[in-house]
Amino acid sequence: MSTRRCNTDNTCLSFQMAINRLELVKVEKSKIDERRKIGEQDMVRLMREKENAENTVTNLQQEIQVMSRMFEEYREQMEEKTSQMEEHLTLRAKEAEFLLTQSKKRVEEVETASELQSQLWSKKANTFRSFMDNQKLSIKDIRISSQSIKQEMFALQMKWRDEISNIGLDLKGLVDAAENYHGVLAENQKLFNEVQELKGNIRVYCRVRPFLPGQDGKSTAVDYIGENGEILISNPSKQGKDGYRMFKFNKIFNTHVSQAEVFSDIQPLIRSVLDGFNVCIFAYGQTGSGKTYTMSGPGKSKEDWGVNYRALNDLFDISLKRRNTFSYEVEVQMVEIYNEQVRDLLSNDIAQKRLGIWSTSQPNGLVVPDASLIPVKSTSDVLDLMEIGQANRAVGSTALNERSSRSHSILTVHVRGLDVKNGSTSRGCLHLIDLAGSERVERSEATGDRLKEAQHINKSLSALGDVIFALAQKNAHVPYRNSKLTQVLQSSLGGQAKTLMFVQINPDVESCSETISTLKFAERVSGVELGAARSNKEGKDIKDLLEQVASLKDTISRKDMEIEQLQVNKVKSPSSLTDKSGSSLLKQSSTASQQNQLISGSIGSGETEYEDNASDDGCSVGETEYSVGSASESAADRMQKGPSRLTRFFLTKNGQPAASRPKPKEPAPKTTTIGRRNSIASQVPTGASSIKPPKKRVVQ
Ligand SMILES: Nc1ncnc2c1ncn2[C@@H]1O[C@H](COP(=O)(O)OP(=O)(O)OP(=O)(O)O)[C@@H](O)[C@H]1O
Repeated sequence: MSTRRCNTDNTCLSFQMAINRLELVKVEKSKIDERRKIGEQDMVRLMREKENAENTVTNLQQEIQVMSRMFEEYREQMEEKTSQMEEHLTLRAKEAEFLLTQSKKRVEEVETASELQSQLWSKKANTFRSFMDNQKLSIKDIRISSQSIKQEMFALQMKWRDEISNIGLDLKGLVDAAENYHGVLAENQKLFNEVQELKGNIRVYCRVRPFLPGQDGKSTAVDYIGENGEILISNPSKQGKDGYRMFKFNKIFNTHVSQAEVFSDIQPLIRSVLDGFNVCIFAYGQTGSGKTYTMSGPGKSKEDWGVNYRALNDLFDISLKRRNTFSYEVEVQMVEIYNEQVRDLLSNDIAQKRLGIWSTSQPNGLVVPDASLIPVKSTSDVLDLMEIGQANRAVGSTALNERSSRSHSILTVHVRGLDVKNGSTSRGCLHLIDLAGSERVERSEATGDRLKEAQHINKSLSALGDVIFALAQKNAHVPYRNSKLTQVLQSSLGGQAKTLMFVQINPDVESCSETISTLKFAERVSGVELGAARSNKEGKDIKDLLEQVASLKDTISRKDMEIEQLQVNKVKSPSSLTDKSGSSLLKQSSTASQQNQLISGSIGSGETEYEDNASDDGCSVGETEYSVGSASESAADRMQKGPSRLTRFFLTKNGQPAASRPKPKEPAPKTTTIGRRNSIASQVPTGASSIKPPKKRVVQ
């Protein structure tokens, strides 16, 4: 049993050991399985990697193939290029060789040429050397001859110096003579002016209008203007000597002369108005020749001002400077003569009556006493008044001028001066006249009203010519009465006034014949001697004496009036209506009146006559307060209506107007003038702008 037990134990142990070994094998087997699995996985992975590696190898092989192909191509190209380069280089080498040969040849040539050149230069140097030797010899000769010339020149210089000093002496003599000549000439001119002043010659200044814009192509008739007032006019329609005409006046203003320069030449004349002289300046010339330009100016700016504005401005300036010694009163009248009627340009009464003219001026210097007399205190007053006057002027257009003045305009400036220290007085009067154009009727192409105007203008200008002619001839009778213009100008042309005429000319050769006739007229005017101008100055004593004389004459006139009144009364009584012979007592009355006139006529030769403003159709009677009465009027009526010849005598004596007039004979128009004047004048002092221009009158 124990052995069996022991065997069983051994078997059990070996079984146990086999189980253990089995267990171990199992573990080993699982481990081997695991390892096998891992090996399989590795196998799969390796297989993949192998595949990848094979792919990479294949790719690489392909790339190697491509690269080797490219390399092959590149190598072939390079080989080709190399062969080309070789060819090119061979060519270049050949060229270089050729050039080298060429340049070698050239060098040889240059060497030959330079050799020739140097030979030439050496030849030239030899020639130049020989030339220089020759020159040196010539210079030597020249030096010798210049020395002799110098000596000759010196001798000549000495001779010339003597001669020049002789000429200098002669020249000095000539210069002295010339200086003396100028002095003598100036002296002559001065003496001539003095003689003219004494003779009272009418001064004539000629002004040439420039061509207007748009007239550039025109040719001028003015050939030459001298320094001493000569002007040469050429007339192309005439041949030779007849084609030229020379005129001489006191002064010629060429086209470029300014308004200020023109005025500066007449300034002294205008200033003499303040010293009691009467001055008359008128502009004459064909239509469009610049009369209005000279007298009034083309515009309102100060540079444009014509003689009118400048004259008044100057008068105010001087009166201001003299205010400590003199007191001046300035009054202005402006009238026009249109179709032989005198019109007041400063009146605001459009339907104004015709104005009368005193053939010699009244004591207060008024030629047209009815015209408005406006006191002015400053240039601006004047500017406004003239604007009114210009606006009232009759203008129209003609073929020769777009805005032609159809009337003669007369601006009169009255200046009364009082010497505040000694009481003496002066009275000066300045007439500034812009005449209407002196055109030929056919050239102005005038018809209808314009023709009538032109005829009146020409008639009055020819009357002016007749007066001038009579004065120049010193005729006993001067036909002043033939026109209103000559009546107004009578005291300036025939009195003791200083008179100046601007003769205006148009340079256009087409106006040549008008220019020549204008200048001929002016030539006659310059020959007129008026006698020395006299100043209207009165000392205080003379003034008092004149007043006494005036009052005595007034008494006489009153007595005469009484006598005449008595005679009238006699005539009125029925018993004495007719005398035995049956002649009218009215006739007696008029005879008495004539006697009075004879008395008065014998007392004073310088009596003043009053001209009515009758037109040729005789419609003036009673139109002005001064009209000479008609034959049917009684002497008494005439006495009451206006001054008789006797009363008028009191107004002047020997051409010298009395300073004061008897009260009852104070001319009625003066009152009317003042009345009318007030209507405008009352507005003047407050400011020129307050003057209202009356309605403009333009002649159609
Ligand atoms: N010196 C001048 N310088 C420049 N222009 C001038 C001059 N003189 C005249 N004129 C011009 O010539 C033209 C005619 O001048 P203006 O009207 O003064 O002539 P007029 O002689 O007064 O003519 P009318 O007799 O028809 O009135 C105007 O246009 C004016 O401006």
